[in-house]
Amino acid sequence: MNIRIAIQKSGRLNEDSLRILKECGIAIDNGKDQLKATARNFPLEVFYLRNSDIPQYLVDGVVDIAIIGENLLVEKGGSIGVVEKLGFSKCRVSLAVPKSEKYASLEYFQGKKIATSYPNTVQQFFDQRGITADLHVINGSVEIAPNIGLADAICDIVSSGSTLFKNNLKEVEVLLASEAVLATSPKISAERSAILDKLVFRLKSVLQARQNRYVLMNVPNDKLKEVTAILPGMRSPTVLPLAEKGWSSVHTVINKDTFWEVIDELKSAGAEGILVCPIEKMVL
Ligand SMILES: Nc1ncnc2c1ncn2[C@@H]1O[C@H](COP(=O)(O)OP(=O)(O)OP(=O)(O)O)[C@@H](O)[C@H]1O
Ligand SMILES: O=P(O)(O)OC[C@H]1O[C@H](OP(=O)(O)OP(=O)(O)O)[C@H](O)[C@@H]1O
Ligand SMILES: [Mg+2]
Repeated sequence: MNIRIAIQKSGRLNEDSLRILKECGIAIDNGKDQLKATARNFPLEVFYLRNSDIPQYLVDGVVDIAIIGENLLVEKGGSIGVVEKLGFSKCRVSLAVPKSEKYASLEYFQGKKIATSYPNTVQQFFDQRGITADLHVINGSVEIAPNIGLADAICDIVSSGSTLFKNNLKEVEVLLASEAVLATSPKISAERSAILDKLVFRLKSVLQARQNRYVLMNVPNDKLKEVTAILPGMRSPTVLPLAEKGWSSVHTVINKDTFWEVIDELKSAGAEGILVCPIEKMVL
């Protein structure tokens, strides 16, 4: 019995999806034109599919799980579950208007024509706020619409904002934040759920590891108290004596986002020779 996972065949999610499965220790032969592959060392079958088709495959139970952008799940709605946020392909779905427009509030959109690939998301956002707009659905290059007179405004994915900038648009409302997630079919069987649990366990240890760094440093013994008070660590730091008398080696784990601030504090408190190493897996 295999669990069936859908990943994007080509596009933004493809590479990172394969990478995270690989980091979970799952070996997949992925020939370029293959539509299906079986993992060599885990009960997993990979289906390479069009991004926009994946939600329906999940709903129908043709696949058990998928790696997909949250934004697409919101748009397609329904019964698909999310078991884990994966931390990549971060973006937002936003409304944007021509740069030259004066924008004060949502009222701006009343009666306006809006081009979007996410009509349900926009419709729901407006319905909840009492705005009636005319939605025009297009599947790509949405940002060009106002420039060619197809619409007054747009709603699309924004990440760096450079596509908006190039098209003389400005972001005025954020509807939702999105990242890649591991999604589940409502029809997944108990037997396959048990395999999913094993996969999620591995994913969590990979995601934790990505978020943290293993840090080693040398500290004079009379500064140990001060230094260890700064360290967050999983429990408490490991302190080992160095061959040189009066010195210790201190080991700990630090979140990569708070890392630089902590390093500065550690240096001022007397830590020296600070080494920072990546962590491959982290099981809590
Ligand atoms: N500029 C971006 N930055 C970060 N993430 C993005 C960006 N654009 C899209 N994404 C995320 O990646 C997912 C896949 O995007 P991609 O452009 O590869 O496919 P698509 O154009 O949305 O869909 P399809 O494969 O159906 O044409 C999106 O659903 C979204 O979650
Ligand atoms: O804010 P930015 O960093 O500029 O990213 C946003 C752009 O990225 C996506 O397009 P993509 O490149 O995936 O092209 P597509 O329209 O063909 O999907 C999205 O549809 C936006 O157009
Ligand atoms: Mg795209």
